[in-house]
Amino acid sequence: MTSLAVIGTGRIGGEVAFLAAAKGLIDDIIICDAVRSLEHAQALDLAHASFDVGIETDTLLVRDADVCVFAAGRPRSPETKTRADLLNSNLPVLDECCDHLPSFGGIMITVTNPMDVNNYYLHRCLDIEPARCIGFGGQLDSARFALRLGKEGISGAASVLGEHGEHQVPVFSRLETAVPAIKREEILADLRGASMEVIRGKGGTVFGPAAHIVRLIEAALGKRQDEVIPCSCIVDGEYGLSDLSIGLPARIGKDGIREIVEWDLDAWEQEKLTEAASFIGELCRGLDV
Ligand SMILES: NC(=O)C1=CN([C@@H]2O[C@H](COP(=O)(O)OP(=O)(O)OC[C@H]3O[C@@H](n4cnc5c(N)ncnc54)[C@H](O)[C@@H]3O)[C@@H](O)[C@H]2O)C=CC1
Ligand SMILES: O=C([O-])CC(=O)C(=O)O
Repeated sequence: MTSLAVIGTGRIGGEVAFLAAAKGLIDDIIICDAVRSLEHAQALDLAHASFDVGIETDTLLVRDADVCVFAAGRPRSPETKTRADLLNSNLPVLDECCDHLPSFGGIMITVTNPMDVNNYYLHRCLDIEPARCIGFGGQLDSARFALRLGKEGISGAASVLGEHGEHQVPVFSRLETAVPAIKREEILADLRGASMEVIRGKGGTVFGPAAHIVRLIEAALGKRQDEVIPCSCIVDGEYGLSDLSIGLPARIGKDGIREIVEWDLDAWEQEKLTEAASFIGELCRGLDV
């Protein structure tokens, strides 16, 4: 029996629950939201879809789930400049949820922004080992990077590391075409604004994140053959970094992060990764954990 918990069943959490159930990935789903009327409505709506899945809303069941997607908290509005600006409003949400999550034994996928810092916070507060704390965002940034590269006629493996935010690090050195620094900066500026275009138009990003989160769930359930996926990992010396969570290429399997893969980054990428680590590291050091 495989179970998925989704904490925060608003736009993202609701869509993830729907997609995971529709794809038949799990036997049971536990959905929890602070707004009980929304939680009830999501559970009922999902039940009306007649998928072959058990639907629960009991928070106590979360700790036994194989995978938990954490998507509770405030999203950005068009007025919120960066994801990091959400930290002070979302930390109390994490605190409240942590109170209900003692001895969680599965794999945590952090979605709530600012995702990297929140992933680190959940790891520390819930005492979950690093391999079982995966921050989601790198796949989405990489998909946006691939789309942007397509406009330039550039193909190849598009990956984004670093912060899921202003300090994201698109990896150009693994592409088939060399991209000069001036063009890299132009593309990076576009990537920083990519989600805001959706937020302005429809209130929040949904399809993109939900589709990639479900792929990450599949990987964490051991259904994707230890694929290397860009995601936020709690580092312990990898890439010369420690005591923070940051986007890196990681081999994901049934136990979570099996290996953080060390890529040879070029000087431009290394400098951006150092900047990202310094930004996230400062926020992590400021946490009261
Ligand atoms: N990492 C990523 O790539 C992405 C991250 N996000 C982030 O995901 C988060 C959720 O975004 P949306 O679903 O659009 O927001 P939303 O507002 O639609 O849903 C958030 C839900 O969290 C619930 N919630 C608040 N406090 C709670 C608590 N203490 N316990 C349980 N539930 C609680 C709310 O009632 C609401 O239903 C935001 O922080 C957003 O920035 C969104 C898209 C992509
Ligand atoms: O930009 C936001 O606030 C939501 C998000 O993280 C994304 O879609 O990448």
